[in-house]
Amino acid sequence: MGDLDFRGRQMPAWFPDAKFGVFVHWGAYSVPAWAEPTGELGAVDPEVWFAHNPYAEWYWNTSQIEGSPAHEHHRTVHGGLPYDTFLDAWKAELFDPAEWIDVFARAGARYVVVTTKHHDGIALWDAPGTGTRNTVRRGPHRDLVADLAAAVRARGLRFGVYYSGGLDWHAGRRAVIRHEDLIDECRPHDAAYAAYALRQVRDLIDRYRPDVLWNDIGWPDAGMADLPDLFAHYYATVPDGVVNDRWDGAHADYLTSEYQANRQNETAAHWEQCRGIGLSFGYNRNEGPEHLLDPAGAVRQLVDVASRGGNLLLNVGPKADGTLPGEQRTVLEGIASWMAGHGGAVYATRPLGPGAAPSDGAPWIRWTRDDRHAFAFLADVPDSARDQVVLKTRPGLLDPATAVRLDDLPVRADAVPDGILATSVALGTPLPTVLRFALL
Ligand SMILES: C[C@@H]1N[C@H](CNC(=O)Cc2c[nH]c3ccccc23)[C@@H](O)[C@H](O)[C@@H]1O
Repeated sequence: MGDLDFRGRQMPAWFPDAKFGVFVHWGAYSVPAWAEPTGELGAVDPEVWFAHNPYAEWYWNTSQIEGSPAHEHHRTVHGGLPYDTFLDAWKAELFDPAEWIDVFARAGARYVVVTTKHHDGIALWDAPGTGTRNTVRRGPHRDLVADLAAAVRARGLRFGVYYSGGLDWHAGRRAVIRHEDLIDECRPHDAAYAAYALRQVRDLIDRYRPDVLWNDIGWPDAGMADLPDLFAHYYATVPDGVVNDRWDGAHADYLTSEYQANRQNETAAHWEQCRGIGLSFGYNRNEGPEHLLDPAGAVRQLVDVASRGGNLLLNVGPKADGTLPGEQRTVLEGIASWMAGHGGAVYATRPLGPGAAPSDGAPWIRWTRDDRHAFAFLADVPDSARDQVVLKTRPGLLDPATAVRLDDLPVRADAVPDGILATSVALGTPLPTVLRFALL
C-alpha cells in the first residue's frame, strides 16, 4: 500500500509548463470512420446528441439507435455486420509511429495521450481479460500502446494513456440513447467489471509507466474503493505522473473540459481542455474543411487556453491504415510553423493576470507572462486601425520602451492614457503576432 495522502500532492511543473498535448483516438471505429458532423459538444441539444453523434468513435452506439442515420448507414453499407468485424478489418498497414510523433513534436506538443481502451472495449495492447479482443491478437496484430509509448519517449515527449473506465459496451449494456443513460443505465457498475478494469489500468501502469492517467466517463460503483490504492500505486510507479478528473470524484490532479462542455472547470488552478481538430475524436470521413479548425484557429485556441492557465489537448483521429488524415496533418504543420517562432511566449508561461485586458473582438488580444516579460498576442486587427492597436494595460505593469516583436519585424509602442499604443505592420493576420515587453 503506497502513500495514500496524494490529495495534497504538488502538481509536477512539467504539466502546466507543457501547455500543449496531442490526443490520439484510434480504434476499430476508425474503419467505418462515419458520423454526422452535427456540431460541438455543449452546443448540440442533448436530445439530439446521441442519435446524431458527431463522435465517430461512438459508431457502435450510434449505429444501434433505430432511425438514426448511422443505423441506416451500418445496415446499407456494412450489411449490419457485428461491430467486431471492424477489428479484423483494421490492419494499420501503413502505421509508422515515429512519423506521427515527428509531426506532433514539430507542432510543439510536449505530451501525447493515446486511447488504450475506448468505450467499445477493444484494447490496443494485450490487456488482461480481453482474450483475443485486442490489437495484438487481431486486426493490426501489434501492441499499439507499446509502439506509441516508445516513439513518444524517443522524441523526449511525455506519454499518457486514455482508458474508458466508465463505459464499456462489450460489458453488455444497451446503447446510450440520452445523457442520463450515462449515469447508470448504460454503464457497467458490477464487481466483475470493476475488477476487470482495475486489473487493466494496473497493467497499463506497470508496463508503460504513463505520465498521464486519463480516465473517461467515471469508474464503476463497485470499484470506487479500489481507487485510493490504485492512485497510490500509480504515484509510487510514476512519481511525477498526473491524473485527470473523470473518476467520479475520487481524485484529480487537474480538471478537464471538452469542447464547450464543463467549461466551468477552466477556472481551476490546473486544467486541460480537450477537443478534436474537427468535431470528432475518431476519424470521421464525413468531416470537411468547414468542420475543422484551420491553423490560425488552432493556434488561437492554444493561446487562449494557455493565457488562462490551462493546457490544450488537441486530438488527431488517424485512419485505419495508420496514416494521419491530410487535412488534420495540415493543421498540425500550420501550428508547427507558428510555434517555431513563438513557442517561447507559450511554454512555461502563466496568465498575466489583472492589469492587462484580453479582447475577444477585433483586434483579438491575449496575454501571458514569464518571470521577466509580458507577451501580448494580437490578431485580426481591422484594416481601419492602420496596424495600430491599443493594449489596455494599467500604468506601471510593463515598459513600452522594451517592446519587441518575436518575428523581429519593427514595432513602436507608446504609453497612452489607457495603456499602450502599439504600431507595426501586418497586425491584421489571423495568426497571432506576439509582442514582448519587460515587466516593471
Ligand atoms: C475525449 C472524449 N470524451 C468523451 C466523454 N466525454 C465526457 O463525458 C465529457 C462530458 C462532460 N459533459 C458532458 C455532457 C454530455 C456528454 C459528454 C460530456 C467520450 O465519449 C469521447 O468519445 C472522447 O473519448
